[in-house]
Amino acid sequence: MAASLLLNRVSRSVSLQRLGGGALRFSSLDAQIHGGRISGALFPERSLATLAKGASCFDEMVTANQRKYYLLGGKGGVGKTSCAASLAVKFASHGHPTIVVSTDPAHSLSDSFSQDLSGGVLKPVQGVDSPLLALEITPERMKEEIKRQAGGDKSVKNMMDSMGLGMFAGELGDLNLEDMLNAASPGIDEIAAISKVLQFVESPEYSRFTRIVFDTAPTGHTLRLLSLPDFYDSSISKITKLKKKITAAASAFTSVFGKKKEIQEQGPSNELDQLKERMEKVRNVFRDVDTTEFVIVTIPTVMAINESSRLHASLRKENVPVHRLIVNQLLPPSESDCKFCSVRRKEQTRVLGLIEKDTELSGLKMIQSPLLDAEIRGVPALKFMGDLIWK
Ligand SMILES: Nc1ncnc2c1ncn2[C@@H]1O[C@H](COP(=O)(O)OP(=O)(O)OP(=O)(O)O)[C@@H](O)[C@H]1O
Repeated sequence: MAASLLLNRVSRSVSLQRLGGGALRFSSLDAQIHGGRISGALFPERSLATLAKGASCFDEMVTANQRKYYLLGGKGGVGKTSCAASLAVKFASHGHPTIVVSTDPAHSLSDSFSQDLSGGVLKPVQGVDSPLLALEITPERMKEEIKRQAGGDKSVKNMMDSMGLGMFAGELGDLNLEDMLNAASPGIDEIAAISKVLQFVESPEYSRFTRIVFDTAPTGHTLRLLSLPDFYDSSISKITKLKKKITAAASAFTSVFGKKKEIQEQGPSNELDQLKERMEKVRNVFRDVDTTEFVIVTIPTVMAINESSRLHASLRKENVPVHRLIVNQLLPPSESDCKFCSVRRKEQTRVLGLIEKDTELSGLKMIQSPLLDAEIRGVPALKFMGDLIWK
């Protein structure tokens, strides 16, 4: 008999059970799944076994106590947030104090957890055993922080003075910090994300969190985020060299004309060197095979697969470790199929074949995640999805 699954909402509690008795029972608290039925057509009994296909080797991900970073990314709308949130819940359920961070300006962590996690600060996720904190990074909050660090001063010149760059600021004296931050907007999300990574790496207050999961923005943004530390690193190096040249020229001028030396030689601990050091730290975190992994999330369509393939090529070029590919929203096989489903399923099977032949993707561990017929919202639903994907 074809078994079916029910997502029932019973007085603010959800229970998922296999009709006719069975092991797959899931009951909990406060999910926002609305009485959706996962039909026999999509989930015949045979297909429950198929859901286990493509194990993620979660054991590898959960065993070490040392801090690990997981970045989940891919094309828009493929299920990055759902996969990232379900992974964070799974880590927390296994006893890891975990932080899940959204670096996507169009945040959906709050929607995914069905809790208010907005505001740009770490907020505890309710309904999880171990500490799980969530953060939706907001550029607005980041701009406020920069302004505060600049001492509330509105002028770019004073800010640059305070960074030891006053000598370059002559032309910028009239520029307003607000204008500059607004002009930098396309990159400010990534800068905000990097500054958070730094806080997690450096600050003792976060040291007990052993898993940090990033729900990243669609591909373009994410690649910019990963390459930004390098970009800064090289820019800072250029500025430092330039500064040294100017200092040397100024001392030569002083020794010839005996004028008061106006530009002081900066020691190795100046702000620029510190900034460079911190950028190196972020860059190293993104590339450290022992601590970091980028998980590509995709769906079984040719367009998504092509983009995933390009994403993997770029990540490889950046030396960012990638081992796993989640193919989300797969229709499980069925015995009784409508025409529409059988056409879609055939196409999905063809696309899975393309992944196996794709030179970029074929070497990755493929995790198949089924299309559910209810939206994945709330901790119980995320636990359910997590148990299908992360095992
Ligand atoms: N396997 C699945 N079965 C059913 N619905 C799913 C599945 N995966 C994701 N969804 C739903 O698809 C929608 C988009 O998912 P999600 O927000 O996780 O994607 P995303 O890639 O993070 O999107 P964006 O790029 O817009 O941030 C959500 O409504 C989510 O509940």
